[in-house]
Amino acid sequence: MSLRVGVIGAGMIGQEHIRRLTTVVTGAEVVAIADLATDRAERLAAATGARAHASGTEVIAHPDVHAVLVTSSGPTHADHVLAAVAAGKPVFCEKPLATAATDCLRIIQAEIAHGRRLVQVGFMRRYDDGYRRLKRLVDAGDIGVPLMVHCAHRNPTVPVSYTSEMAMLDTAIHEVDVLRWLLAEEIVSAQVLTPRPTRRRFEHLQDPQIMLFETAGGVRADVEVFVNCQYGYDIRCEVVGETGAARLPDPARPAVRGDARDSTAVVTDWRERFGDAFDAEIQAWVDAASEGTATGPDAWDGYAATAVGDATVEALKTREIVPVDMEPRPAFYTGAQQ
Ligand SMILES: NC(=O)C1=CN([C@@H]2O[C@H](COP(=O)(O)OP(=O)(O)OC[C@H]3O[C@@H](n4cnc5c(N)ncnc54)[C@H](O)[C@@H]3O)[C@@H](O)[C@H]2O)C=CC1
Ligand SMILES: O=C1[C@@H](O)[C@H](O)[C@@H](O)[C@H](O)[C@H]1O
Repeated sequence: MSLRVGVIGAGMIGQEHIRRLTTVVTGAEVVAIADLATDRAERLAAATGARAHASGTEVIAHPDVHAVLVTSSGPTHADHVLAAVAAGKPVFCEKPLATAATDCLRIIQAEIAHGRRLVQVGFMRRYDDGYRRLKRLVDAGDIGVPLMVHCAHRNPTVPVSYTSEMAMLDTAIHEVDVLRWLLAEEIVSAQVLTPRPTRRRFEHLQDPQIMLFETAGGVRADVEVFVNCQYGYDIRCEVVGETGAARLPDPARPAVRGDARDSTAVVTDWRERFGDAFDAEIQAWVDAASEGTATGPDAWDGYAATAVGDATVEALKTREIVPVDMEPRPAFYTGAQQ
């Protein structure tokens, strides 16, 4: 029997995941959709054969829903995830797991009380082929012990609603997860440097930013976030070790020769860049949820990313090096990770 999924939040990525669940991954069907914009939920429900619901609470409680996918706005995630865990239903939550670290801890406590993993957090880069190759190489010791990591996260542009804090909370949260996963170490402090802002920005926005992180083992990482770079969606990561350096490959695109030039296209959109990773991530979720459990990035990863995010936002305000305030990791979350 296929996994009957209820989706909460049918905005940009919610619609992407509904399409993915309906036409790409196997073993699942979308049976319920809720969105604050009820007309949107109704339109999508009609198009997919699902039911439209007035609220996420209704979706989670419905006996026909086996598992829940949360793609509503960040501040609403914690309540939906807590309700899903209370109902004993596997739940996929887009990043962030919650906007407050205390809410992430409540989710962790609820999941531990349940006794089995139910929560997967949407850090899809762990399913990207390039990042997975990079991790295998680092884990195999091919570049020796890692010492430094250089990352960049560039978006062509962002809407006026984007704030300077979102450079961390919305954007660099992916690099924070990647760093913790690649290095298998927690981040212990954050600092933010603010270069001359681009003139192609909104007045309120500090863009670009350079975030500096230190891990428990002394690895230093710099993350450039530049969300109005104009030219494309450019994700970079290079790990430098004691005996070598390894770089995330760019997406494969043909080299084109013409007009006395040799050029390669740069992708312009995160959906294009990480499409395959999203497909693999949601397939892995469906497979695990069908067994009544979860896989991949867990609630602890969601908590750690939010805790580092809080320190980084504080560092942006104060320009100081800010220690990350993190609880000890419960034994429940020390198993092998994707
Ligand atoms: N993994 C990734 O690369 C990406 C992750 N995201 C994450 O996905 C989440 C959603 O982002 P977008 O789709 O871009 O936002 P969006 O604003 O396009 O969609 C959010 C939807 O949730 C609905 N909503 C809000 N509160 C709700 C509630 N209480 N109950 C039901 N529906 C509710 C809104 O009406 C809206 O339709 C965010 O947390 C964002 O950070 C977004 C884009 C990429
Ligand atoms: O999660 C995402 C967006 O919310 C965010 O705004 C973008 O900067 C990221 O590249 C994308 O992956």
